[in-house]
Amino acid sequence: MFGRVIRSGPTPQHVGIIMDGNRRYARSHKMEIKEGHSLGFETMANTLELLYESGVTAATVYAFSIENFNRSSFEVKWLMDLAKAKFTQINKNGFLCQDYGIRIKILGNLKLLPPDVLEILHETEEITKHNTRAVLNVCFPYTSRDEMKNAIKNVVEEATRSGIVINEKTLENYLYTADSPPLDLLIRTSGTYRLSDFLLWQCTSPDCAVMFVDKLWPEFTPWDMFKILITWGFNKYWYGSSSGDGVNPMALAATTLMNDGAHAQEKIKDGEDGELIAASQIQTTGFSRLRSEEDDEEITDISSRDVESENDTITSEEEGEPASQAFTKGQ
Ligand SMILES: CC(C)=CCC/C(C)=C/CC/C(C)=C/COP(=O)(O)OP(=O)(O)O
Repeated sequence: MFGRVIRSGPTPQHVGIIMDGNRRYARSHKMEIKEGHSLGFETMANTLELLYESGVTAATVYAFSIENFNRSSFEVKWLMDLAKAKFTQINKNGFLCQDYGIRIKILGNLKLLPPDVLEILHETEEITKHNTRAVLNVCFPYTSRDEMKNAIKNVVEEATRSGIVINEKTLENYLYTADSPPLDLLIRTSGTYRLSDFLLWQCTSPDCAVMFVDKLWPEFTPWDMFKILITWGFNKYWYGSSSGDGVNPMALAATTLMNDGAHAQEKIKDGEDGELIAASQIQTTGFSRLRSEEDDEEITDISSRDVESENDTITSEEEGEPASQAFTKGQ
């Protein structure tokens, strides 16, 4: 139903998502970190379903940054196990790929992946390669700087071989996203105003809107996605630009709708000591989250305090067993 409403107006063709906040969500709900990531996968599935229903033809998700290899070995293993479990399910059951004709592509520096993970991901790409209605780019493991370095290396090699001219257009052809339409919308959750080395080249496209959402990724719902798409559509319709420079009453109304009443207060308690770590006030003109120093860590970083506290909780988990039950949609 949401999808049909969105499809009746302008729809972004390519949406990128920084799915941030799984660990904070897990901590604030006294869960294991890996459960937070598992819930994050479920949120990703629900969000993608709405995007494809709405007519989006390309979605690019930041599933693992190259910098994430600096996290604790436990967490890296959980994320790898999660990927293996989920993509194995996709290979067996098809997930949304058959329903929506989605081709899955894995973007990033694939040689950094363990061979068993790489094998499953390659199988997913192989199984879905004939789907042509839409694409899902899973960035795993990825950073923009690495993508650009790779593109420069390849374009220089090609120029040496064939004499092609190196300019922005030719360089762009060597980005991982070369086959996808220009990026129209970039979303980041968790109230953090950074791009964390994600789609830095692509988000400079003149029509690309960047939206920061003051919710942790597992809290993000299809309704939130719907409101963002409506706002994007209003901006596109009224200004001819989705980035919405200037203020239009209709767009403001849509943004207000998006913020669920504008003054929602949220408090998140941290783990055992009950210390207040975050309070947010959602504003009509943007999103802000008052953050503790702990929250201010880069998406890709992990502090020694995190490693210690996560290692404490890990001992109570079944090591290597991802909480992978969540992703059984479409079966
Ligand atoms: C295999 C696959 C496609 C997985 C999708 C699951 C998913 C949403 C992964 C995102 C992982 C990640 C490193 C998020 C970033 O911050 P953070 O959420 O770790 O934590 P923060 O609260 O510390 O910002």
